Amino acid sequence: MDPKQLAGEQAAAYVENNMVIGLGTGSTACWAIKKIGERIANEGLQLTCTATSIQSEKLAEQFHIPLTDIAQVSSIDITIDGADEIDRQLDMIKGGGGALLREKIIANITKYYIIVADESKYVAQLGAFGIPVEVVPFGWQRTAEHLEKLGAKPTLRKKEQETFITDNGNYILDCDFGLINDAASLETSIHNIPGVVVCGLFISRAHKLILGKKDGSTEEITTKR
Ligand SMILES: O=C[C@H](O)[C@H](O)[C@H](O)COP(=O)(O)O
Repeated sequence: MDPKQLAGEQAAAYVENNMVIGLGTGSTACWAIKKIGERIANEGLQLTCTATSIQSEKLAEQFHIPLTDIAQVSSIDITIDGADEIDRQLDMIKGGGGALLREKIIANITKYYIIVADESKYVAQLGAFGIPVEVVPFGWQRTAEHLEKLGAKPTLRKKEQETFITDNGNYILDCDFGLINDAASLETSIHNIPGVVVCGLFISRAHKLILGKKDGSTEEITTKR
């Protein structure tokens, strides 16, 4: 079985009746969404679900998962989401799919945050992936200069040769900072730049990582927060 599917489906087993659930984004979290849909259909689970992207909203609708707008949800029991890189402390880089802002808003109100990934995402040190930074379109070139002063090589994200636009109408600067030594202070420094909406560093947020492996096994790594 696909390691992403293994991890995603295993995470869906943590969902219990009457919970409020955050639905993540990406090619791994989608397996959790599908499985949650199956569990609703087969077990009659009553859930309140809210999604981290338009893409995940569409997927949830496809699997007949009822959705509640974030405006009505002040606390989430469990969110299941993916990561682009995750280290031994379960600090992460996210945003490869451009969903980082909604993902961080949802992570911020989540009591138990489960990350699902294949083993290639589990790294000793964050940074090789680069850090996606969502910026407002106004003066994005000036925001990019500030990121350069912090040590980044920023690249404006494109999709099919057009500027990539996030679900929130913003741009993404993919920032190569090299390998990162102090991710928490870098996150703060990036967030202090005017024009930055959010960056893809997710520090001290995840509670559990479920890794799917090529040999068909899974590993759960848990940390106390
Ligand atoms: O913006 C996208 C999200 O942060 C994804 O969760 C992340 O990019 C991982 O996606 P995938 O499971 O497709 O590698």
